[in-house]
Amino acid sequence: MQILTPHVYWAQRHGEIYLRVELSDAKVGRSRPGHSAGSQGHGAKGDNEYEFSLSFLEPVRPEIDHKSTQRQVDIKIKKQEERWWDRLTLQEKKPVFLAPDFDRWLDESDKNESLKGYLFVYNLVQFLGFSWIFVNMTVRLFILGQDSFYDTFHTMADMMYFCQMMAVLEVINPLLGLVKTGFIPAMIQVAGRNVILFVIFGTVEEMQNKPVVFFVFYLWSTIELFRYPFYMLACMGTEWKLLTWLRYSLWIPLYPLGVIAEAVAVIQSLPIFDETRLFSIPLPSVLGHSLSFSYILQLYLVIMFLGLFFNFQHLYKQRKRRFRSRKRKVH
Ligand SMILES: CCCCCCCCCCCCC[C@@H](O)CC(=O)SCCNC(=O)CCNC(=O)[C@H](O)C(C)(C)COP(=O)(O)OP(=O)(O)OC[C@H]1O[C@@H](n2cnc3c(N)ncnc32)[C@H](O)[C@@H]1OP(=O)(O)O
Repeated sequence: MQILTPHVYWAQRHGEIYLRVELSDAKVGRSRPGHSAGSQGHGAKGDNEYEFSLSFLEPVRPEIDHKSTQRQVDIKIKKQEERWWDRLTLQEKKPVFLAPDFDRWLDESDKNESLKGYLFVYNLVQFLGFSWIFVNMTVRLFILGQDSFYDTFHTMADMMYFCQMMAVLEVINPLLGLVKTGFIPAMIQVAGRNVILFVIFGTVEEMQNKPVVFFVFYLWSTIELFRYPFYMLACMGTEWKLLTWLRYSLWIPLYPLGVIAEAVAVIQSLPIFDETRLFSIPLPSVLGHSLSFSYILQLYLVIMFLGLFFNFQHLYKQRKRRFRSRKRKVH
């Protein structure tokens, strides 16, 4: 018996691929993603053996869910990573037997409009907040010179508190599946900044007039001037190449500098915590009086550099993915 290729229709969601194979009363043989799926059934050319094979654009999970009905075979395959694909197959030219399944078709742009509205407003508010901080700090630097270093906290803290409290949504959004960010990188980012802002600067008055506050706030706000507008454009389904490049490149110098500035702040606060005994942990009398919070902060310094390593790798991957998929689109 001749082996024929059936008509296959496809559609996708963020996490899944749907294939509809036009074969009635089919008996489906063994199939694995990326390999041939064979079956016997009644197709365009009558009762026959049918087979097709697809090399997917990105990795998929090994398990395949298929259901054969009187009219067709429905196949569901899970993507390894939940994200929208530009096309189904690795090769750019679409196989002749493959076509979009318009009954199931959804564009990425069909994502819930109200979700896009919420993300747009969130990004806009953050952009305005961080721009306010950045512009104010820059103007004060020009007018007051180095003197502006010493009262950065008193002039900027309220806005920074607001922006960083809002940033907790960046941890919640991936948890709810609203954005394609990993939960752990976002958690490292937001928790790391909030420790510095609320614990080191917020509770230790002696830290508030140190120049290190200027450097920490300046480094934090610089990247956000590009990151949030990039997200705003993404919500509108568009991008500016230069902005994309800046969003995915500026972190390379800024992230290590930011972590170094944060580490300096932690180190400067250690003797203050030793002296004031603020947040010290009471110990049983045999072990001494109390454990200074500075020990916890020394441990935190190590965690910080692990966090830097983790997020640096994450951002590097995001950068590679972004520029790789853009190159593909250009061809
Ligand atoms: C008490 C215990 C505490 C333990 C904590 C451990 C502490 C560790 C310390 C860590 C050190 C932190 C140092 C840090 O504070 C220093 C600095 O920040 S210095 C300044 C430089 N910083 C940066 O450059 C980092 C900026 N931040 C980020 O980039 C993100 O926060 C991060 C999570 C790190 C990475 O972002 P993400 O994973 O989201 O990557 P993408 O931007 O590529 O987004 C992925 C896709 O999701 C879409 N997306 C994401 N967010 C939004 C949004 N708000 N609105 C709309 N769309 C969004 C985005 O468009 C991408 O979609 P697509 O792939 O389709 O393009």
